[in-house]
Amino acid sequence: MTTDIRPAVTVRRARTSDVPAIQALVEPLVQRRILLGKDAVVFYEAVQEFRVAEDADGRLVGCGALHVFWEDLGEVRTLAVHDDFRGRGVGRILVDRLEQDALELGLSRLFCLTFEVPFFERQGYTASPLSLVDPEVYAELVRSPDEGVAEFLDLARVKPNTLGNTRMLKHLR
Ligand SMILES: CC(=O)SCCNC(=O)CCNC(=O)[C@H](O)C(C)(C)COP(=O)(O)OP(=O)(O)OC[C@H]1O[C@@H](n2cnc3c(N)ncnc32)[C@H](O)[C@@H]1OP(=O)(O)O
Repeated sequence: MTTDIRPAVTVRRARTSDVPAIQALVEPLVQRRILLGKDAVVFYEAVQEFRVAEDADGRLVGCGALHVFWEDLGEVRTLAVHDDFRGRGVGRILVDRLEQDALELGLSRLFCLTFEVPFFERQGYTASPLSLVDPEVYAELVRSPDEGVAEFLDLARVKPNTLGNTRMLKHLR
């Protein structure tokens, strides 16, 4: 059981001014090959996908993003909680918020690629087989320049990024 620290931590939409703090949170995880490294410009371009968790002093203690793949399908990505705040329910409230965002956008399935299998199982995700889209949608997705889409499709060029990760899926409705 985690200790629920709401309302000391609140989740809100990210602002452009959060990008340096998001990068600082993510960078050690990139070094450990847990998360995919991205240039600053990619974080700014994706800022509308991000939710951040902040403590009562306004310190950014967690982040997570929702990326849309297709009409029904999206991905939870770049989920990270500061070491000092782990195990206190922050990851869960971030994922809850991203799932609400997904529902508002009309998505019904969320994918993630992760080493944190027990955490995502607690949120209702299950390990899933490779092919999660039909061949017609695959043929469209393969045109995307996004690295996460390439990982979802398990393309050869991104295999080094995905080694040891588990592919997981949740049906939202
Ligand atoms: C899709 C992606 O972005 S994959 C990358 C995921 N991120 C990372 O791996 C970065 C490093 N890890 C982290 O930042 C954090 O550990 C996170 C985001 C995975 C989890 O965040 P936390 O705030 O620590 O998790 P939180 O406290 O909300 O835990 C929620 C539940 O999951 C459980 N849980 C969390 N981590 C684990 C674990 N490693 N093993 C078992 N259970 C776990 C908790 O016990 C809790 O259970 P409860 O519902 O019974 O209370």
